Amino acid sequence: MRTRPLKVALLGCGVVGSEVARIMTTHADDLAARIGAPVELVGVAVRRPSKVREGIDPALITTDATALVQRGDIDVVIEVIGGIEPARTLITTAFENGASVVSANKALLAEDGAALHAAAEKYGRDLYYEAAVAGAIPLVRPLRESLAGDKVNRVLGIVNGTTNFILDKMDTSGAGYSEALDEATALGYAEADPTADVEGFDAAAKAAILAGIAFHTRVKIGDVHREGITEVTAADIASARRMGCTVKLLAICERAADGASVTARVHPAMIPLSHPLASVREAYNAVFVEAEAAGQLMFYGPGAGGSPTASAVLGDLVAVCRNKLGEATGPGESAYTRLPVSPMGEVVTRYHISLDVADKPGVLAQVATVFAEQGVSIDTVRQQGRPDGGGEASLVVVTHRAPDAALSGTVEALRKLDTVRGVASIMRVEGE
Ligand SMILES: NC(=O)C1=CN([C@@H]2O[C@H](COP(=O)(O)OP(=O)(O)OC[C@H]3O[C@@H](n4cnc5c(N)ncnc54)[C@H](O)[C@@H]3O)[C@@H](O)[C@H]2O)C=CC1
Ligand SMILES: N[C@@H](CC=O)C(=O)O
Ligand code: NA
Repeated sequence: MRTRPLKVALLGCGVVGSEVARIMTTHADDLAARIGAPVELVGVAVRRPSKVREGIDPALITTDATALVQRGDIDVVIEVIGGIEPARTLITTAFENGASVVSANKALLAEDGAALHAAAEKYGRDLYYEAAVAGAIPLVRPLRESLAGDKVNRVLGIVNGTTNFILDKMDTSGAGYSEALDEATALGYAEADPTADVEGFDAAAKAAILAGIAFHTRVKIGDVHREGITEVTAADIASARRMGCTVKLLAICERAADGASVTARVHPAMIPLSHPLASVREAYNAVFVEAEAAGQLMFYGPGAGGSPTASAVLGDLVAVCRNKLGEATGPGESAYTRLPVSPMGEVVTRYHISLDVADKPGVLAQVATVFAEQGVSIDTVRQQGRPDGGGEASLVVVTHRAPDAALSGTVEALRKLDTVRGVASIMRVEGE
């Protein structure tokens, strides 16, 4: 084994960074044996230097992240501060100054992954980011490496722990939305600004990264259709239960049937209780990958939290250090297909639509006519009078598969009917 250590700089010492530092210290001997050289933490950039950080030598703490990545003797920079800037500049500066980078920053990778990959390639460095998608679950590396000889057609799953935790609590214990979000935040699952979780930005970033790797193309967060969970009500969840379904926030990336384009979307969806994704609880994630030769693969595990995420970071650290010792780099960006991303209107799926309607003869026929005119075929309809009466009823329509654009047209036309008092909810149905 080489005795001269590989030098590691840690940027950020929050939920993930503190666990990375802890495991680097407690597992130092194992890491050295696996890499073939010791790894030494030589600097930790933080924002609040006065905070007590157990197990970290105070002499390593600095508030000057730029000076740390410019030192010139760092082998690997671990970026776990999050956000676009200064993370982006720090990563490129690290490449310029001789370091490879391990990052958990999905927001940045989904915004500017191509430029970061180009910078890594220019300077002959590695850029690894297993932790950026689905926490501890090995997913980036299997897609980038294990499935590199196959053709992936679909990636579908739960990729945000915080929203899964909230929906699960609302469904199984009747917890309120805010209470469940507070708990997820206290457990270290949520982003620094949890809007990123609940509005679907975090899952959209992960979908962009997954689609890019899976289809060997470039997908940015802005290309991903995004809906969060803030509009999901207890009534939606109860309605899903009545249909034998549950509500999950899904990320779905698909190659078009003709292979000429891809789609990427994040939205809440009803899935049958019999589907494996329905039993994904708390902050766990699960992702199905459908590949031409392999068939269907399922990846499952903890999708958020300090220790699980640190596991993925450390796996990347070992890989990058091994590459360094072998004077090699791992696989870079593979985006040669340059497939365009189609708009949401072209996505074909099923819908569950809940309408508040006038409880009088002919209404059902009127509603059915609108669906027929828009070319959306109805699978089931359930009408129930409202307990408060008042001449109104709830009408729940579940459609067959239809293009999203046709569904939008249907909803627009329904809203114009006098007998439709309101569209209470629209949810896609997946996994059937
Ligand atoms: N918490 C989780 O479950 C997961 C987090 N991630 C990602 O890991 C990254 C870190 O997340 P967390 O540790 O949860 O966030 P955090 O907010 O707990 O930690 C980030 C730390 O970076 C520090 N920081 C911010 N700007 C800095 C700067 N310019 N210089 C030095 N320190 C700075 C903050 O003070 C904070 O302590 C983010 O990109 C996040 O999206 C990825 C997977 C899971
Ligand atoms: N906030 C994220 C953290 C992991 O990526 C989540 O909840 O999934
Ligand atoms: Na992962």
